Amino acid sequence: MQITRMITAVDAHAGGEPGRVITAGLPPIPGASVYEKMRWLEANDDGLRRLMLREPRGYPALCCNALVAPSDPRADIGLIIMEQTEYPPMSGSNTICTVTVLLETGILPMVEPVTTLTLETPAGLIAVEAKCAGGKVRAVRFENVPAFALHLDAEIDVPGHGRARVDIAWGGMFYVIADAAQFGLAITPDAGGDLVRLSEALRHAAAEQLPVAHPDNPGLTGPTISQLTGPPTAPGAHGKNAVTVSSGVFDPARPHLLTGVLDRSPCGTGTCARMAVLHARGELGVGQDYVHEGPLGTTFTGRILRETTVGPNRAIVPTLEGQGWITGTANYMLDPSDPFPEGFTASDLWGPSGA
Ligand SMILES: O=C(O)[C@H]1NCC[C@@H]1O
Repeated sequence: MQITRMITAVDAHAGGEPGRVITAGLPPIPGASVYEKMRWLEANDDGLRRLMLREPRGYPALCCNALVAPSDPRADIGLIIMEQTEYPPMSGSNTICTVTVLLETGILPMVEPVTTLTLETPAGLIAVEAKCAGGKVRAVRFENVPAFALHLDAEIDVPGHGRARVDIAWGGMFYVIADAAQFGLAITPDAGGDLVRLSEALRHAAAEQLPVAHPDNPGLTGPTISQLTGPPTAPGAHGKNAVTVSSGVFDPARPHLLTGVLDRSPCGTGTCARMAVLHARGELGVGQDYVHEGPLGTTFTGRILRETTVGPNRAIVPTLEGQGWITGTANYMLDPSDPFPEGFTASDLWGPSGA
């Protein structure tokens, strides 16, 4: 056996969304902050993301997380999130998976009944409280970066779907959010293909017609991800959503091709963006829980901790709580003669290549 690269990872899921956590095998990554480290990785070693997420080591729904040295002395560890077409500045399901792996494998010490720790993500510092019992993480709650809405009830043209009413909001990523009912769709387990095709067309149209950037960091732009909303079906839930994570390149000339996958979880950053929209409309107040259901019927619980501002925008500081489960561990290897040193995508599962 010959090995060019060996990466040790622990796989986990949160609310169904897979998050692979790289625990060993990365060289030190330069940068004065985790944001800079993420940009360095993107510019200099994007092959790592491709190697871990694409076939034959990955699959379209997979997300991956790299643990790095933090730059901020207040942080215990740094986290760079990698998805199929981007490096999200923050991610709820990936935070829950990462904290579960950090504590259940002993990378960071678990303190029962509550472990507190701080992650440095590209979006900023994230304070975490993990409820732990019997060596297991029972719940992960984190205080997210401030969330805010930049557009409410804006109208855009979505080729193939007509005029659409959308919101654009930040919850750690920039979301285009739309009520699925206006397209005659419901968020049901068997509607996955239709939800993904619509979401990709919506995201593509919104990125062209309503481009946005974060007031504190113009390098964070969007919308890069879409969320369809609908009435809840799970007991105790206040809302339901289907987020689509892009896995390929959407081609408006071939909108029938699947170029994304449903977030299997209720989506943490999407829930925070949705709460910012509801708060801006006066429909969700400080201290109120927002139980958000995903396409599989699993839930995350959000809450508005306090109000704040981001640039000129009214914003909220949300918390998000969910649970993660470890599913396996593996050493991923790259043989120097492997014809696919960055993995590959095939159009049957991934849509057109090029992401
Ligand atoms: O929970 C979240 O925030 C995410 N899940 C996959 C896509 C987003 O990063």
